[in-house]
Amino acid sequence: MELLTLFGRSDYKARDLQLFNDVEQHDLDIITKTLSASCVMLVNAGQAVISAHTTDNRLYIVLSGKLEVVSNEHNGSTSTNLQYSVGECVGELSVLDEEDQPHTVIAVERSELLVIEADTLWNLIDNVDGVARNLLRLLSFRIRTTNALLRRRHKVGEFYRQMSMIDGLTGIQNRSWLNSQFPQMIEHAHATGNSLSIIMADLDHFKEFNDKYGHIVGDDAIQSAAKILNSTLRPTDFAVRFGGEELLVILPDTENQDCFTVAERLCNKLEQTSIFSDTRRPLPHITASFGVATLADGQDLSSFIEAADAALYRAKNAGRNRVSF
Ligand SMILES: Nc1nc2c(ncn2[C@@H]2O[C@H](COP(=O)(O)OP(=O)(O)OP(=O)(O)O)[C@@H](O)[C@H]2O)c(=O)[nH]1
Repeated sequence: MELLTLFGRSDYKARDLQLFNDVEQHDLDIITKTLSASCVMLVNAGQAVISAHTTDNRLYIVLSGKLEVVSNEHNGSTSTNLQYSVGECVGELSVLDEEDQPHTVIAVERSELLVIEADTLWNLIDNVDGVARNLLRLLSFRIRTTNALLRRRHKVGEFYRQMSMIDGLTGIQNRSWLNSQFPQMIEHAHATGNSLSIIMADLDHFKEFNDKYGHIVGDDAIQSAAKILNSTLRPTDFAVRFGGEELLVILPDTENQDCFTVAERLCNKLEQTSIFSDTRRPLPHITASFGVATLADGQDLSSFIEAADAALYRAKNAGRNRVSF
């Protein structure tokens, strides 16, 4: 930064600066006098005004140009879109609490800054009520802005968290979702005594289907099967892509026989639905086999899934396209 002149010798007026807005003429005279020996500095575009993690107990007020906060996370500087325009100030927190600067602030364009040393600012706070009031207003504005930013970040984080739990091919829940939610469902069922049933579904002769029609068409088939499952369930049920062509349906508050009935409905619907594909070739209907299990007293997650797998195995052995306990 290059020293241009002193504030008292420049054409800039204290009343045009946010921190000194709306103060009495008498107070404005004190402010002007106090700031007369403060420096007006020049900073070029891209140059740092404040460096992160340094103690810089000075307040900077933008007299011309524009400043911007940049984030130094992940070893690179990225824009935060948090900018300071003419009249606005930056660095007040470090003056007040004497802590390190959390962020780097750079000049977006060639800018002139009024630099107020900590002693001078404290002098103004102690002697001019209007400055103390404006500083409080500024701090509450900063808190609100930070809170809004945190809320937005939380929302974006939650969006990505949800997305990471959805299977890319079918749009139904994936294994990550299962790992994070299923243990709690089992715990809840044990704690409340409510029944919890699952259906493990596996497409029949799918290797043959893939070999004959290709993997892309195979993907279409998995998509269709997932869609059918998902659209046939209650809003409280969940469809999960358990593995390649294996889908798991979770039915809370459902007894074994009711679960069997749901599985039969799914089995029939899948058998009757044709698979659509871009190839415009007629495709055979696909079928799946279904294994049903209901959570037993004290049963843990893996043996619950194993029970459904064993039932699925029996359905496959009994000729496929059917449901088995
Ligand atoms: N297109 C496609 N195929 C998949 C996907 N995931 C798994 N598969 C295929 O699904 C087939 C499963 O074959 P197998 O486990 O031998 O079982 P199957 O041929 O369906 O025979 P049964 O289950 O005994 O009726 C394999 O060929 C896998 O490559 C996928 O995401 N897309």
